[in-house]
Amino acid sequence: MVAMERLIVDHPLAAARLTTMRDETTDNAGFRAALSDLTQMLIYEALAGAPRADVQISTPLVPHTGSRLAKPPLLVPVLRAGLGMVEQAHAMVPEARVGFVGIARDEETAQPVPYLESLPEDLSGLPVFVLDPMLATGGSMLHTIELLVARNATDITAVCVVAAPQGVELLEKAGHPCRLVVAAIDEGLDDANYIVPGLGDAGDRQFGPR
Ligand SMILES: O=P(O)(O)OC[C@H]1O[C@H](OP(=O)(O)OP(=O)(O)O)[C@H](O)[C@@H]1O
Ligand SMILES: O=c1cc[nH]c(=O)[nH]1
Ligand SMILES: [Mg+2]
Repeated sequence: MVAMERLIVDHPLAAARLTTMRDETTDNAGFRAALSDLTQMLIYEALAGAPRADVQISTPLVPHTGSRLAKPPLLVPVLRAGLGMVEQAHAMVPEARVGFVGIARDEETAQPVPYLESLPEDLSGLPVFVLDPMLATGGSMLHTIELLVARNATDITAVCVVAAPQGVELLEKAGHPCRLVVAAIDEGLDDANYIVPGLGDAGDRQFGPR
């Protein structure tokens, strides 16, 4: 098994926003604000090594060769919880295209139940950033990655806030062309497959219970 590339964004500002998100006294608005701020940091780090293309411009003084992203990623929020990441990610990469996947975990079995898929047909040559704050059992992320691979994606980044070791291992074993950018890898899962210490249900904490 080849180890999946993983980048843990352990910056003091990221840790502070993550703590706000973990805190049970943070209300929905505070949770959304902290998620938005943290998304900015995760996307910034996720694009640190991205290829650049030259752009010829003129400053007010002289001609100048500047740069832009050579391949802006397709952003794919996983509804609902990933919706809280897409606006900030799009602000960071305004030229990005956006696709959508909707998945709700079955509360009893923790199996992913997909209900929406709106993606470009062919993802050949296009980097894809999947946005979902939570990687728990990994079932929802693996389902999303399989949708992308079926459309010829070969460069996938899972951008998450908190991951459980079980979810990381599931992605690793699946062996798809995927890397993980995450603010923290937590201790594990409880009996209901919630991440511990985690932050609860990231969808409910933004939008209220389903
Ligand atoms: O790794 P897994 O075990 O699959 O769990 C992670 C999934 O659970 C959450 O979504 P949820 O199903 O609660 O839907 P929601 O975003 O609508 O609340 C989360 O946003 C992930 O998509
Ligand atoms: O801890 C968890 C696990 C799955 N989904 C969440 O929103 N939180
Ligand atoms: Mg939820």
